[in-house]
Amino acid sequence: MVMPEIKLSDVAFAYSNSKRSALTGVNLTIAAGSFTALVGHTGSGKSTLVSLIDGLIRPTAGQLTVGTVTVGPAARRQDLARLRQHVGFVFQFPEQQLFAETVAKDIAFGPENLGWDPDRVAAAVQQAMAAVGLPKELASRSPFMLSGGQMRRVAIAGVLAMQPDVLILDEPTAGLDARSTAQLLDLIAKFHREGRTIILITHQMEQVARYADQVVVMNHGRLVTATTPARLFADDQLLAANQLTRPAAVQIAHQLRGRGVDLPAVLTLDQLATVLAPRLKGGPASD
Ligand SMILES: Nc1ncnc2c1ncn2[C@@H]1O[C@H](COP(=O)(O)OP(=O)(O)OP(=O)(O)O)[C@@H](O)[C@H]1O
Repeated sequence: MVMPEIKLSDVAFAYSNSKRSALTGVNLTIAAGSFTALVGHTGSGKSTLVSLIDGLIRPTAGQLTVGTVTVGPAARRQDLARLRQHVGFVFQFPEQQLFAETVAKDIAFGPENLGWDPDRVAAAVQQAMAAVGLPKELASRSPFMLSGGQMRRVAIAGVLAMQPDVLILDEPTAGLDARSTAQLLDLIAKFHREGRTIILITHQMEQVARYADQVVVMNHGRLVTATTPARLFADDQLLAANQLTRPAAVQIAHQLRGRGVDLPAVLTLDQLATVLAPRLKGGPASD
């Protein structure tokens, strides 16, 4: 399978009921297999941008290409549908869209709509449940009898079952407790390791530091920069202008670097503790 590159050229979008453009002049390339975090203040255009990539809306100007499919203002419905074959979109609070009487039926809905035969649908449902760590016994249960974290897994399995090359997740950990958050992030990292392109909308800078290889900053419908987390977190002006902050570990490392301590620009709290422990003890780290 050849994974698709995503390319936006001078893309603009205006909602029909609004005078202001939601997006203006967006140029962006998302490499196949990359992990891109999309950040920016409320209303900066993140959801609109991913809705375009998923073919839910068409650009009002410019062009968008996913793999071999290119769409512009004149795109037909079938062109948008072809885009969607590559892309899976996990909306915010996706569990609110669960509707079927069993977990298996809910997950099967997307593949059935793609016109797959029943055997292929059944196999895809099983595979998706395994991928998100849902035990087989839950297949015949009502999704509404599950925990919040499990319901979210069912919703994500419904998207995964369609086997998208590109997975977009809009604040997937919102409202989850610490344990479910960690489990879900591990799962997303696994999907990435398997070769999928991940686009993650997040307000959590820890997630950017830990997982992303590209971070796209949006502000008032414009793309400010597409850069690496290390460059973003090194740039005081860029952070301040876009109301972004460094995660705690990155902030501590940044301040220590300013005092001459040699530390990486992007690291997690665990990594920071590992680096600092031997220095604070005055000797090598012991287990
Ligand atoms: N359905 C809509 N109709 C009209 N305007 C909309 C619609 N959806 C979004 N907008 C407007 O488009 C702009 C971009 O909104 P968008 O939802 O893409 O931002 P966002 O960065 O995803 O915000 P958030 O972080 O709050 O989800 C905002 O000015 C918003 O008010």
